[in-house]
Amino acid sequence: MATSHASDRDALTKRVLPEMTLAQGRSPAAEARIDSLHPAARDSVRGRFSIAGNAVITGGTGAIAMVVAKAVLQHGASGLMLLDLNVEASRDAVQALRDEFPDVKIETREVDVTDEEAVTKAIDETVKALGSVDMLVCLAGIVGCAHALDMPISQWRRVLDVNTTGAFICARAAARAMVSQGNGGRIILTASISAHRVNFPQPQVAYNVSKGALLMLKSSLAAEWARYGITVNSISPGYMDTVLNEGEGLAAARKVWNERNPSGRMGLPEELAGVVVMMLSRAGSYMNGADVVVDGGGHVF
Ligand SMILES: NC(=O)c1ccc[n+]([C@@H]2O[C@H](COP(=O)([O-])OP(=O)(O)OC[C@H]3O[C@@H](n4cnc5c(N)ncnc54)[C@H](O)[C@@H]3O)[C@@H](O)[C@H]2O)c1
Ligand SMILES: OC[C@@H](O)C(O)[C@H](O)CO
Repeated sequence: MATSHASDRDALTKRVLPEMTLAQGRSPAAEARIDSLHPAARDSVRGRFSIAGNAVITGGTGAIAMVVAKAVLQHGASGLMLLDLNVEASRDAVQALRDEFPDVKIETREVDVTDEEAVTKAIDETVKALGSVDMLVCLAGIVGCAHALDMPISQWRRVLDVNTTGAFICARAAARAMVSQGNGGRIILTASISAHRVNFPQPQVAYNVSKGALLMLKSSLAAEWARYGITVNSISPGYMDTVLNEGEGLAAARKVWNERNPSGRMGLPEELAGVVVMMLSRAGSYMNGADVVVDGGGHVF
């Protein structure tokens, strides 16, 4: 039995941790030291956190997305497609990314994530332009604060449509491409600390529900798609200092949020990007159906 476990483990190691390109510039002695490590540790030293393949980011020209995009490129993605309702507003920021990563193909498309036909077309175009879709980060989202007693039902519907149904439409379109490519894939949904508890003082029932539903969407898709080598995880950011939190009536709320957070401040998109990289890299190969809260400890009060 021990032998069979060992050979199973060897086979798994070969499948999950294939050889990686060696980092440049290490001495033969240093390489030999690394060679003597356990395979997992060896791999970690040689770039367990590196990313391979092409990534699609929805809400791709938003505040968090632009920072995540840069981190994904820094860690090795070979191509990037940014999908957003409004690409024009971030033209300069996208150009700055192209200037910084001239050898990487960076494309944008104006797409409403609630429009299934448009999303499917954008995923097809990504495969044509970049060669494959290997990773998807769903960041498209809207807030909309309103008291439940007064909120127009159209507002409720739009928030759920963009945040929840939009994420499902994008995840499914990307997963269909990943399944037909046969190389697995990585999908990240963006929930929120608002998926875990009712934030205060702003009334935002639709947002809270839309993000809470994403946690179960993440778990359900993780269960269904693991057999294809696709992982589905989510991140739950706390309050990040982005335009999303600058809406009408939120100035006073920001003071309350900081007072209730042990860290006493909002987060920066850069403080989220590392978790995204980990989930997309080979370091995250056995992470599936998980949610990671990044909120400075805000959820503990
Ligand atoms: N900023 C925060 O504090 C915070 C906290 C928790 C979760 N989040 C989530 O993170 C994500 C990104 O937030 P952000 O702070 O970068 O906000 P942002 O407003 O800067 O980015 C959101 C992007 O989504 C795009 N978008 C909106 N509706 C769309 C649609 N129908 N189709 C395609 N694109 C659409 C917007 O144009 C925008 O570029 C959102 O899902 C948000 O709910 C943010
Ligand atoms: O939980 C924080 C965010 O989801 C969001 O930015 C906030 O709740 C918007 O009001």
